[in-house]
This record gives sequence, structure tokens and C-alpha cells, in this order.
Amino acid sequence: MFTVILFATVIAAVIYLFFKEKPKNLPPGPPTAALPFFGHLLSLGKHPQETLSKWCSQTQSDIIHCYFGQKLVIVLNNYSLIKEAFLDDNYSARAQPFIFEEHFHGKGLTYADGERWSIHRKFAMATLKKFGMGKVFLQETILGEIQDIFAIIDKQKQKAINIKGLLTHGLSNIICGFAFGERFSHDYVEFQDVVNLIEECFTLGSHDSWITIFPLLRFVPIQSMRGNYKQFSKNFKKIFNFAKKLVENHKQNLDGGEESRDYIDEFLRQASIDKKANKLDSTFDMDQLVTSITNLFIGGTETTSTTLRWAFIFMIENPDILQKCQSEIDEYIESANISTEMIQMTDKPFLPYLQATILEIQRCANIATLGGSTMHRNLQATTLAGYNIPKDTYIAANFYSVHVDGRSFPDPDKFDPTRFLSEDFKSVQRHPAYIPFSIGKKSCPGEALANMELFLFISNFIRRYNFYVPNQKSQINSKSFYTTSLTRAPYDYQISFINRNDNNNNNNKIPVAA
Ligand code: HEM
Repeated sequence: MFTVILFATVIAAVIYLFFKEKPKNLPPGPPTAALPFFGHLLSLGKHPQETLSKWCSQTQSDIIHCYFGQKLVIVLNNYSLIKEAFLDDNYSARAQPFIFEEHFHGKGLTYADGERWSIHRKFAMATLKKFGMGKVFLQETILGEIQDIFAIIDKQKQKAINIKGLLTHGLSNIICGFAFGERFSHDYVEFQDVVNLIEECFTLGSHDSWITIFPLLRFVPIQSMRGNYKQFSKNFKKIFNFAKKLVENHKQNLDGGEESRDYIDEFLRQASIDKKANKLDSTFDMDQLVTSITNLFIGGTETTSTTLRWAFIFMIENPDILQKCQSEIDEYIESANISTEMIQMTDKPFLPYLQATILEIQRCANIATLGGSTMHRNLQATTLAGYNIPKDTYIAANFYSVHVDGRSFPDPDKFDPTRFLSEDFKSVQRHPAYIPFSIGKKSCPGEALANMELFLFISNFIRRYNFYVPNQKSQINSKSFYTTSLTRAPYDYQISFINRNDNNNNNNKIPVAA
């Protein structure tokens, strides 16, 4: 009897979906038909950004529509469409896939909307700036983390290691510095566990998991249907609890002084001002604080760490470019008679080739996918490029397509830093279509910090080490050695670092891998 009812329900739902009125005048659809329930999800493949890019060329349109489950998604495949949409406040709401809605409850920064998002985004930007984002004194913290990593690498004596954990730990510590006013050593197990959980979330969470289409599947006791849901939820809860514990500790140690010491102090101060003013609709509460901190923590660690892991791959694949960067650094240091042990932000303008290489690493790494925090939602029905966009549609900017678009970046598959240099190779020129941090009001609030981290990490690593992959040389290939989940990230690999100042080495010779 139960089977008959189930079968009849499924048939009725399929008929309903088939005859349901479709919105009119949408952008063209992909060459593949939408399936009932699943939409186009089953055809998106392992790397949705690439499939969507292909669909756009097949339909000869830079704007297409498709369905993730039952959800209408408009895909924007070129810079001018993304600019037109993302500079318009109507598109400033965030897509709310079930898995994120369930954990963030519309609070924090990344998944908040409307007035709440606007207030806390402004607060976050002002506070990050106050505590050093993009300013020179933050560089001491970043350089300290890099030096700790160098010490650990040097102890390995060229043994191949997976650098991911060390990078993520150091980058999390930088966020902890201005969020909680403290850092954690590499031996502090509880913090290391949280860092590992963040990394894992990025591989587990994905827009196309079945749970996002059928949230009820989370109650099904079959792992293959539930997907990674349980693990993802468990990780999120642990990360939240860790942030909560630190906030609680912090509250107890509030020194009551005039000056805030960090993000939490600043937030609690605002909460107390609102309380005194009897502001009943204040959103400066504990849940908002813990969620914002978690968002910064999650948004600010794996992203930069993944970009750095891509950087090593591109340098290993392009030893001539690595050597050019090293020569530029060596020559500059010699000519300017620099005595400091570490390269600093003030050295940046004198290293144009290195700067261009970092831009090219980000262009080719293309870490922002359609998942996670990048899809937007429009608050009102509107039109774009002459097509109708119904209210609450998900808007996906395909940054991958933008960065491999030969109209903006000729010969896009080639790793070529000179595309970002002026004709005389003396200054850096950015193309407007270069948007790894997105554009508009919802663009990445951590851009200044990330740029500082990328410059200080990459320049100091390149100056100090040559690196190679002793056992995976044949596997490591930037065109295939990656996975797409919340970010587009290389698979794990083991890398060996050889100190260029080590007397036992021919210091500028990059070893040939076995
Ligand atoms: C290489 C490093 C990074 C890249 C490529 C990157 C990229 C992005 C992109 C593409 C978005 C989505 C923007 C949009 O919706 O239009 C975003 C959002 C966000 N990023 Fe980053 N990011 C990086 C580093 C950071 C850092 C260091 C932080 C923390 C300080 C951070 C915090 C956030 C947050 C909180 C959001 C959500 C903002 C909102 O919804 O208002 N990111 N990022």
C-alpha cells in the first residue's frame, strides 16, 4: 500500500512539475534538458563552472538559465554582465542553499541579508580597517606566522611535506589576531582540530549535494543519499562552539578600558551602547557576533591557503618564471642594500614582475566557484540584458569564464605574468575583468588582507626556497590536478623545500624531480 502511495505521489509530482508554468522571457537554457526534481544538477559534472562555461558557448550567449534542483539559477558568463548586476543593490542578497541557511540562520556576514547585512558589513569593514587590515602594522603579525612556518619547514631538512595544514594554521592565526586578540601555537591541538575542520568543510560542502534539493534526505539513514551532510553539520557545530568559547572567555576578560583591543571588544562595546539607548531592534547580539567571527574565520583561511598551494604548483610548472621572480628579488635586495631578513610591503612597488606573477596565479587558480558564498539573489523582479529575472532568483557569476575569456586575456591557457605588465615591464597593469574577489557591495571584505598575505607569503617563500615535488611530478598538472567544491582547489600534495642559502645546495638550481 505504502509503495502504491509513494509511486502515485512521485507521478503526480512529475506531472505537476512538467506542466507548471515556466517564467517567461528567461535567458536561453542549456543544451541539456532539465530533469524533474533534479533540474540540471546531474549534468553539471565534477566542475560546474567549466560545464556552465561550455553551455554558454554552445548556446552562444553569455547569460543562460538553468535549474539547480527546482531553483532557477541565472549564470553570468562575462565581466560586463557581472558588473551590471553586482553594482546594482537589487542583486545584493545572498543565495540561501539549505545547508547554509540551516547553520547560519541568516545571521553573520555571508548569509545575512537586508538591513542586518548592511549594518554588520559596514561594522566589519570599519573594524577590520581599525585593527590593521591592509595597514603596515598588520604585517608584523603576518611575517611572524611566516617565520614560524619557515622554522618548521627547515626542521624537516627537505623531507616532502603536505604544506596545507601549516598554511591554514598560520592564516587562521592572523584572523584570530584581530578577532580575538590572540594566536595559537602550531602544537595547540584544539586549535589545530578546528583548522582541520574548516578545511574539511570546504571539501564537503557543495551546492549540488542532494541535500540542497531534498532537505528531508538528511533524515534518511543511508549515507550515500545523505551525502556529507552529517559530517558537514558536525564540523560547523564544533567551529561555532570553539568561536563561542573564545567569545565567552573574552567577555570575562573585558578590561573596561577606553580602547577596544580587537573585533570582539568593538562588537561588545556597540552592543552595550545599543542596550543603554534601549535600542530594541539592535542586532548586536551573541549569535550575530559568533556567526560573523565564524564567517571571517572560514572566509579568510582556506581561500588564501588554497591560493598559496596553487602558487607552488604554478611555480613548479614554470621554473623559468620562478627564477625570474627570484632574480628580481635578489637584484632589488642587492641594489637597494636591504638588510632586513624578510621582504616587507614597502618593497612591493619595486617588484613588478613578482606582483604580476601573483595576479596571474590568482587568474589561473580561479578559486571562487559557484558554490559557497558567491551566488547572489535579486530582491525584486527585474530585467537583465533584455531578459526577465524573476524575484529571488539565484545569480551565479562564473568567475572562471571571465578569467579564461580570450577577449580580455589573450591566450588564456598560458601562464604568463607579462599580461599584467606595461610595455616596458616596469609597472603593473590590471585588466578591469580581473575580479578574483568579485565586485560591488558584496565583494570580498578580506581583499586587502588577502592581498597583503599573498604578497608577503609568496615573496618570502620564493626568496628563501626552491621547491619541488619528489614523488608526484607526473601527477601535478594545473589543468587536471584539482577538485571543485566550495573552492577550486588542488588535491593534496607533498612538497620539498630547499633553502637557497644552504651552502650544501647550488642555490639557484631547481632540482629535477624523480
Ligand atoms: C585569496 C583570498 C580570497 C579570495 C579569492 C576571496 C574571494 C571571495 C569572493 C569571490 C567572495 C564572494 C563575493 C560576492 O558575493 O560577490 C568573497 C566573500 C567573502 N569573503 Fe573572501 N576571499 C578571499 C579572502 C578572504 C579573507 C582573507 C577574508 C576575511 C578577512 C574573507 C572574508 C569573506 C567574507 C566574510 C565574505 C562574504 C561577504 C559578504 O557576503 O558580504 N575572504 N570572498
